[in-house]
Amino acid sequence: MPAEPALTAEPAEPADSPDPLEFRRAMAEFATGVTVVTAVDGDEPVGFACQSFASVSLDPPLILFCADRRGRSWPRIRAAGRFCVNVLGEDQADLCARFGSSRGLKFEGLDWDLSPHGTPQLRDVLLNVHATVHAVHEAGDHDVVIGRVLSVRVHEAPGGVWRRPMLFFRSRFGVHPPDVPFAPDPWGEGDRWGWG
Ligand SMILES: Cc1cc2nc3c(=O)[nH]c(=O)nc-3n(C[C@H](O)[C@H](O)[C@H](O)COP(=O)(O)OP(=O)(O)OC[C@H]3O[C@@H](n4cnc5c(N)ncnc54)[C@H](O)[C@@H]3O)c2cc1C
Repeated sequence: MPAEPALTAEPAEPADSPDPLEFRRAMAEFATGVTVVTAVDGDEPVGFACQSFASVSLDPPLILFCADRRGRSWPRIRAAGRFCVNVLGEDQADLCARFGSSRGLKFEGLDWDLSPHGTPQLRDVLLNVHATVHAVHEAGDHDVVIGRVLSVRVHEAPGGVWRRPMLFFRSRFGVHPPDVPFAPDPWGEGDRWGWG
């Protein structure tokens, strides 16, 4: 009979824990959607690409995202106190590039709409989730941001044509066969902020 795993195993020594690149590479095996989190700070729209978005609670409706504290948008979103999570479709790689890099154009030359909540809605996305900043938990080099949902808007597909969601897997868009290698640095920005 196989031995049962010891339930009292000592926790791994810190020396065994993965370094940031190894960890990022491992987590890249977990495919996610991609969102852009937006807000208006003062009279200026701000936003960043974010894959660490999840639903937390149904009643009350809560969501979360994780924000790198080195990013320049998150402190401004926090100051604004309310934000919109824009869930991207497969064909919106341009929006991901705009908002996913410090060299991205962000809102420059982009058409967008101000929602009744005072949050920026990007056009032609799959879903808008409008929320207030409900709680912020420090976690390592990121903040875990809990949002209290104000409203959701699922966008009807134009002409009833179903649109596929953007998928991010192994640091690339879409799901590729195993012989397509992990993209360690798709935006050529070095390994500064460690997103998967
Ligand atoms: C698919 C995808 C998923 C992502 N998911 C997440 C996520 O879940 N959470 C998350 O926090 N991020 C995530 N990112 C990364 C994030 O979108 C980018 O880092 C984005 O640029 C952050 O925007 P920002 O406006 O906050 O910061 P930016 O102003 O764009 O700055 C980003 C980084 O560059 C540095 N920087 C900016 N300008 C300079 C300069 N002139 N000199 C030196 N350093 C500079 C900033 O200090 C910061 O560290 C993701 C990116 C992609 C593409």
